[in-house]
Amino acid sequence: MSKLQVKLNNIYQFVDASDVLSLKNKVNDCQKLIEGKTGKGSDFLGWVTLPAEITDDQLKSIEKVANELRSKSEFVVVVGIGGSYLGAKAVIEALGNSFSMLDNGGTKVLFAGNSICEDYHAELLKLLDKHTYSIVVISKSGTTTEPAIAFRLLKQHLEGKVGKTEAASRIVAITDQSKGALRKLADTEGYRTFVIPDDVGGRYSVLTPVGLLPIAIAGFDIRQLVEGARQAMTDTSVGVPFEQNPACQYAAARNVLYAKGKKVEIMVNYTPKLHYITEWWKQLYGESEGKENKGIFPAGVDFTTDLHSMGQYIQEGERFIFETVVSVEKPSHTLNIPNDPENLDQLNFLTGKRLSEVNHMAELGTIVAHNDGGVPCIQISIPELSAFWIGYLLYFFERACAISGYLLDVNPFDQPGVEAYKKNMFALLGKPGFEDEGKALRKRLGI
Ligand SMILES: O=P(O)(O)OC[C@H]1O[C@H](O)[C@H](O)[C@@H](O)[C@@H]1O
Repeated sequence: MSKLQVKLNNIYQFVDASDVLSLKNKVNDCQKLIEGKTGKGSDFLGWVTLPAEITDDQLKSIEKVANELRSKSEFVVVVGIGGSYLGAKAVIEALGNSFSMLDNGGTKVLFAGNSICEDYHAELLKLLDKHTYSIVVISKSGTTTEPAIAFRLLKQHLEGKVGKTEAASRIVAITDQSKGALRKLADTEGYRTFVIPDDVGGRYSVLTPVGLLPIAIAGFDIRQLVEGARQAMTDTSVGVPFEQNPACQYAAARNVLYAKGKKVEIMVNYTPKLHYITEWWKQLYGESEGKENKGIFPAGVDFTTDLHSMGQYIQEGERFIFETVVSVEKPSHTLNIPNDPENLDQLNFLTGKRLSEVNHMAELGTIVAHNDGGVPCIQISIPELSAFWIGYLLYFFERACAISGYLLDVNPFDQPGVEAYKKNMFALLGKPGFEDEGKALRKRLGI
């Protein structure tokens, strides 16, 4: 039967199966906190039942706007950062053709406002000079600096190009129901809007319009994505026993490893298509767990690419790491290695084999090598890279993250630490009201 599997046998050289099992009651308590909405940050548990609550009408209205923007735009620029960017980027990269940017057909989704890089944004505007485009601007708070700056640039550019009225019909805002500067702006300018529910935090928002609209614009099946998440919701719910519950297994295993001094979790993939799933996961786990001087540090590598760069460290460096290998059982294409009569590279023993077989043996060989080098490996597999299984995977990670956060006894739904850099940046830039801080900072920095 097709399912997401969590395999723990390659951590048992380092921890006992009984250590993982001993967390069963605690994990079940965390599950009750999640479903009963009685734990820390319980105002932000809207994502738990979100997949089941999305209505056909909501999906239809997302699809309608997506189709309309597609019909009149060569590009749609999605403006957002963090949770207002990574989910859509992750799904689009996972499901898309690796070279879709180079073909001529269909609307391409571009991203902006996920950095303050002057060159990136200047180059983007230059590209957009020559093409038709629309904008989806996403910010839950409606006040985040990076997307706000990018949106200023893009709004002016689009208005200059097509006029204010047409620009307003090509801009869609996704933000809070009533709060924030973006909500105000959208109401003033008459943009179409979608709402991010109050009880869904940014990093848990991929299955709201935040993720669904850009994913639909990119041409993927959001109904299948939601369907997969629904299945994951059922399979990870409080009623599913610990032993059969993949989210409970994963959460328990990583916390047992953490308690044994494995403080860094490296997410490993064997397809570059999953690179941004790792980036999305890094935000989800990093912001949810990294607080009160606690939390596993989430890192990521793409194999076999990074076996030729980070492989050395993982094999023989500091022993404070464990890996979580995410694999896809069935590739979407078939490609066999050709015979070469010269055989100069001496690889004719691979003739006729599929690339996926070589990749799989690289994966199995690496797990054993890393185990031998002192690195435990959790293994997670999904049957294929499809909208259904990506939806499943996303919900699975969200659920396991909430359980993990509660196991650590932190609030998995806030991110107070993110404010520190923002305050300093504003003070250095001379924001009114920050004069004293600015002075002190300039002195400290010697500028
Ligand atoms: O959606 P926004 O309110 O613009 O927030 C975008 C991101 O930036 C913040 O600083 C938070 O750390 C993230 O959790 C959030 O996803």
